[in-house]
Amino acid sequence: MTIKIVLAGARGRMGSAAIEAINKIEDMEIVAALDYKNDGLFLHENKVHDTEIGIPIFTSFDRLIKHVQPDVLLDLTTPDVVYENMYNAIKNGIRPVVGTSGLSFDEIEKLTEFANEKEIGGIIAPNFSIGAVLMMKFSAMAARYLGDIEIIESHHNQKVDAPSGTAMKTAEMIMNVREAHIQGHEEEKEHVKGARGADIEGMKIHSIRLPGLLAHQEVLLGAEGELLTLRHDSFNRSCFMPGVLMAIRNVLVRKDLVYGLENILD
Ligand SMILES: NC(=O)C1=CN([C@@H]2O[C@H](COP(=O)(O)OP(=O)(O)OC[C@H]3O[C@@H](n4cnc5c(N)ncnc54)[C@H](OP(=O)(O)O)[C@@H]3O)[C@@H](O)[C@H]2O)C=CC1
Ligand SMILES: O=C(O)C1=N[C@H](C(=O)O)C[C@H](O)C1
Repeated sequence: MTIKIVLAGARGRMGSAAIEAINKIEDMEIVAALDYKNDGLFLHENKVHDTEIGIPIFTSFDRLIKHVQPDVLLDLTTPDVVYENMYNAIKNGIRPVVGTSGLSFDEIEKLTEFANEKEIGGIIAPNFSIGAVLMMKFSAMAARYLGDIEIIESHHNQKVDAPSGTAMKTAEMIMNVREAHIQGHEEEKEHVKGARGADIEGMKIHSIRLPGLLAHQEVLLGAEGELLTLRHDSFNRSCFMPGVLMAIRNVLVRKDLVYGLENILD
């Protein structure tokens, strides 16, 4: 059986890498692109054409499902559209595989309930790279013993959201194993707003955006007289592709929605 995939975000950096990776897999096929422009046109080698030489582009979910019956929605778009895309996919029995960052914990909970009610398999993977998932798991493991934590995430300067999805997921995994508490001095004052970063249950998150970077994260765990640093670097987008392909296969055999690639690795 060929796994039929609709790709949202096909013209983007991750979308382009996903097309290249999926095109190499015999039993997977991108049958349509979901976009907000170019209705009636076609995507070929990431350029738009008006003749039928590539992937048809649809600008609405309703139109898309009238023409193609995909098994999976792969969403690599933006924080503004991912919720609606996922909602529509689940409603129409299409399994979502989502790499897009920017969903809130609340939105993730709502989508999880919706998918589970309808028994639709799905995954929200803030990071598809195996190394990044291990970095998050090791951080949560260490946080049970070293509970004062600062996360420093660094990305390319075209990224629209902060903190990154990976940093939010790391914080969520750490929140599950440590008590919320004020870190450092209770009387601490910021003389410049934002100097101490974002605060999640006392944990700090700092977001760096610079040209030349791709995706990097350090988790700093401190205790009296010592510091444990866990670091992961993505140097190119090919590191995300094995996770993308693994997730596409996995959602076909599950009936619930999971948050985090670690749920399907083990
Ligand atoms: N989970 C993971 O491992 C990874 C996740 N990501 C995440 O994936 C997402 C995409 O990243 P990246 O490829 O770098 O970003 P890009 O900006 O390169 O790609 C996003 C694409 O989505 C398009 N888009 C915008 N609105 C819509 C819409 N309504 N329907 C369909 N497409 C739309 C954009 O078009 P236009 O430019 O015309 O607006 C753009 O081409 C981000 O949220 C990022 O954080 C990134 C890397 C790894
Ligand atoms: O925008 C990116 O590039 C990335 N986004 C994801 C995130 O927000 O964590 C994953 C990875 O860090 C690359």
